[in-house]
Amino acid sequence: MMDYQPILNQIVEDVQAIADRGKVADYIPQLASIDSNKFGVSLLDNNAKQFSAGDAEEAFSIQSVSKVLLLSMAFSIVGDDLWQRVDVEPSGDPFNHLSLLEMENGIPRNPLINAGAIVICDVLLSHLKDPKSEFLEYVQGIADDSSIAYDNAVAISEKKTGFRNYAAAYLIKSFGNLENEVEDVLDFYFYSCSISMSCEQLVKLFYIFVNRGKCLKNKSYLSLSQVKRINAIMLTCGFYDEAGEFAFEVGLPGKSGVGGGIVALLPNQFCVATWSPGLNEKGNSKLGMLALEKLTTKTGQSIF
Ligand SMILES: NC(=O)CC[C@H](N)C(=O)O
Repeated sequence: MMDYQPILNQIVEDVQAIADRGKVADYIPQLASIDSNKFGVSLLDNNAKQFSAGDAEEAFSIQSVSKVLLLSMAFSIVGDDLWQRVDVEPSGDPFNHLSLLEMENGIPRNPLINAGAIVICDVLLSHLKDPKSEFLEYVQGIADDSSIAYDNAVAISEKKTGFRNYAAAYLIKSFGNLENEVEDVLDFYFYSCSISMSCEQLVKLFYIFVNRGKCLKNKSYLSLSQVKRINAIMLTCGFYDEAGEFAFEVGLPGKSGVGGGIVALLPNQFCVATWSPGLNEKGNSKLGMLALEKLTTKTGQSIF
């Protein structure tokens, strides 16, 4: 059994010494004031042993990380029919890019870019009575933690400024790939992005992708085949136009968000989350990527 604690301690020490921490996302006004000196990391292994260092207990806005959870809920409800509405190819483009959507008739490249997650929200809206509360309960249930919550201020802040997401949603609607009203779909989308939790909570949630679809309490949320597919999508599409770079540097499936969180995992072995609010020019956490590269290099553990 590997003792990850000294490795995580060393990683925190190393990254805290780096002066260039990237730039905090400020296009969502509520996120602009987050302290870029924060850094947290938590790892949960396959014996359910948890290791943490730095600001691992502090909650942050998970933003696009929630796209994986939207996907897993929708996939478990509608199954393979989902792939008629959204593709599974990397976009090679920024998360809020629009031109591919126009060229490909409103079928988003994958569920982990904004356009794809908007379509997934539409699917959930068509299948759930009260999507906002049912999605939150789904997330709380997997993590076995009812303290996980939406951050209203972040959701409202983004609703006022999320012009590109409105553009994407209307474009998708014009191609007939949204069943519900744009306002309703985006309200749900913005709330899903606003979910706030810590690195320690995040790894418990993503444990289902390590543990063949089962949470820490052994309840099953996804089939083994569904886990395989979602992990594949995380590997190829989890970091927008930097998915190749993340696979190259880190070698794990994972997902980032503009709140500075990254979660990554090695199937059957461990799940790890980092939080460092400063982003690189592709919108991924600068020090989070660096920390995860150090982890997989030091331990020699990656999917490759
Ligand atoms: N990459 C992200 O985390 C983007 C999520 C953000 N809520 C947006 O829609 O722009």
